[in-house]
Amino acid sequence: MERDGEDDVADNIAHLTAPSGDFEASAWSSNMFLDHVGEVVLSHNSDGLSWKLLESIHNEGSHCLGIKLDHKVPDKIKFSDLYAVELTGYGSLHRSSAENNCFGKEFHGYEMFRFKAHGFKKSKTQPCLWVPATYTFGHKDLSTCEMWVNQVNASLNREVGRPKNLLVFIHPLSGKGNGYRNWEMVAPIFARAQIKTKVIVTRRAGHAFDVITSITNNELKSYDGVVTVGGDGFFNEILNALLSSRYKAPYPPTPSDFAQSVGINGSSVVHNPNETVSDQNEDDDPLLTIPQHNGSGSSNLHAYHQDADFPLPNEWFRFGIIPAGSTDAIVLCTTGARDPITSALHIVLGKRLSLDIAQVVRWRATAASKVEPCVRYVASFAGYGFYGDVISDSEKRRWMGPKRYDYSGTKVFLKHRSYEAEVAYLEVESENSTSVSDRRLICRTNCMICNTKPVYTSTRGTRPTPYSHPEETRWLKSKGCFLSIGAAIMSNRNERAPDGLVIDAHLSDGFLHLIMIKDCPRASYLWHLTELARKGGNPLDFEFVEHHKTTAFTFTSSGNESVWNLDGELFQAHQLSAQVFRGLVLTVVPLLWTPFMGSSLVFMILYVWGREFPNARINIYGVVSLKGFYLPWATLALDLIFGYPLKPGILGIVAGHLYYFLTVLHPLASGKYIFKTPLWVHKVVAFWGEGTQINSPVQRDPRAGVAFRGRGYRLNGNRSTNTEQQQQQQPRTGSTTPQQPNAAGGVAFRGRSYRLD
Ligand SMILES: Nc1ncnc2c1ncn2[C@@H]1O[C@H](COP(=O)(O)OP(=O)(O)OP(=O)(O)O)[C@@H](O)[C@H]1O
Repeated sequence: MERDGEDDVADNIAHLTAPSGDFEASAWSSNMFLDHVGEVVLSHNSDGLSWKLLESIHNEGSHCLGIKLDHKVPDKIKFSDLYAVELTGYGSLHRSSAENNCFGKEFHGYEMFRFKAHGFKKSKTQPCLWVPATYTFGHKDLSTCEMWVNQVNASLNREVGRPKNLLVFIHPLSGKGNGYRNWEMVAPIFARAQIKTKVIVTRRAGHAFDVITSITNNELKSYDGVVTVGGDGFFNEILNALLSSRYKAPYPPTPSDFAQSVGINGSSVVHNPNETVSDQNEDDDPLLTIPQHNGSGSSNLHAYHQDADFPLPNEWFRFGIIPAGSTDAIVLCTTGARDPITSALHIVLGKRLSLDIAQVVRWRATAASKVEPCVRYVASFAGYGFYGDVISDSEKRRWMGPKRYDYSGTKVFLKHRSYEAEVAYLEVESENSTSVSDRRLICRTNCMICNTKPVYTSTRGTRPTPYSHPEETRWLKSKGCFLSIGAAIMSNRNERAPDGLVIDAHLSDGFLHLIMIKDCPRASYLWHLTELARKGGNPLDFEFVEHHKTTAFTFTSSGNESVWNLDGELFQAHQLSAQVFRGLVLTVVPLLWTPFMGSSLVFMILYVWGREFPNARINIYGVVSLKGFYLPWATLALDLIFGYPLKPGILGIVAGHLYYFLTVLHPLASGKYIFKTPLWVHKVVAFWGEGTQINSPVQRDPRAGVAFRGRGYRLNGNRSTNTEQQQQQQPRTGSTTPQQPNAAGGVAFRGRSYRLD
């Protein structure tokens, strides 16, 4: 198709057409203009929009000086990935920059009516990170744009599970004090998606708790979910507000001696939210206190629990988190990226996933010898000893921001306190028989374990119940002096622990991981913490670490007491019992990790370099001196010594050898070079004027430092070497010290050129 100006374009896009040829059959389509791409046939399919360049339909692609132009833009988007479509009025649209360059003149744009489709794309470097993507389409006829907007809107309305009305709580002082700023960053996404938001900025700890517990059920039902803009502790406050006031659930099972000691009748006891009011009033939890709400000294707690049988949140109500905290472990374990925009996109697109929630109950007798349970819900982690002491100390240093954890962590580590306690946990037979490979499965999108593992009495989608314990389950006990006791409900990945405490913990399998660290020398504990902070580390692989996968446990302390840390909130308890509810709440979805094989790439480069410069002398850390040929193997040995996984290194060496074989050894032996640069690359390079063409009449500067010069000499059979060149080609790496090559060594391709001759 000839491109000769605006009139031509206007004519092209004036018609609603059905595209010919083998272009995907579609419900309907029309010729439109896509900003920064060109004229396209836009089609409305059953699952989304797709478009194809007019040139590619009629002329098999747009060409410039005989070179096919590659328009590197997506050509479709699913409705499930679109969150809004809107008319944006009359304005200009542009051709692709490649075409502008090709035609040698700058097009000033076409004026027409426009509409925008808002979706997202995954970041190329970090697939968990979602980036907003907007496609602007134009047409000279307003009614055509309106029709498209209406149709796409109708399709978006058919997408199920998208929220329409959300209650948003902002903790303005969370983390580095970015709560409000993060909300301002994402608010336009919610506005564009036409989601109504009621925003409440908290003024104190417990403010959000009060709002949720005092809200009527009817009002709560009008929301599709609650979004918190803050950290894990803030999320925990809201989770507790909703569950502890409205969720009627059985208390955790306990061994008979524990039940006797606290004066309860085993697992038959049911938590009735109405009964916990008095206990919460005397709660000594410094963060989640129930303050005097209305200034008059009388609490509005009487407004709680109007309907303890409030429909369970997991059927329709969801929790969203826009990260703004200090650690944001829950966000990192669910969306996989600590990024407000990614979380907002997950929320508006209605992505969701079930989360296990642990119920933790503190038992204590009142002055009148009446047993009073105090219930808390935990989404990510409950920890005692070291974990509690760190949070307790760091709370006094909130002004330091996230750095407070490093300071308090070091301080608590140096104190090295251990605590006497007895822990009883349920042995789960089915888990003991799980194969080792099954245990190492990491929880991802559509996780096999979370989706399929049977949950004894409960089924997914119905009311979650705690694990129903088969007859043969036993209580196992562990008593002693512990540096820490932790119950991980999810892996708890965060910036300080890249793999989390338990790398293979699942978000919705109905289990928690009990990790008990017995008193041990400081150096051993430091080693455990170092492993925790290291990617690929094995923090649980120590003699003094006990790790059990279970569904319920009890805890009784004796002697000196620490404090519990529940999702970063303090909780004082001498005796407590806990259990997991499988998939109790819905939150935003999912993480999909694509490993970036950085270390394999480094090994591949090292291997190829080692083959090219086999005799170059390398000095590792100034201690070991070896030849370049052995460098990848020496690096692999170092990985082995330092406990890093060997697989990426071996993979890199294999890839490096394949590359070397196909680009050097095989061409030399057979004369065939299958990795030859295709002609079109030469054309493109010539077109953009980059680089030097091998068939160029321009003479190369013989003194210039040109990469891969060695190979040219080799193929010509030229044996001459240039000392200056060799020096330029010596590698410089951080930990290795290059040395002067000797006259015979460090010369690339010398051996091969002899062979050719
Ligand atoms: N306006 C407020 N002023 C002071 N504290 C607040 C306010 N709003 C909420 N809080 C309390 O602050 C506590 C900590 O909040 P949050 O978890 O957001 O921050 P963080 O501790 O910095 O982050 P993380 O939990 O990810 O480490 C919560 O318990 C919450 O109840």
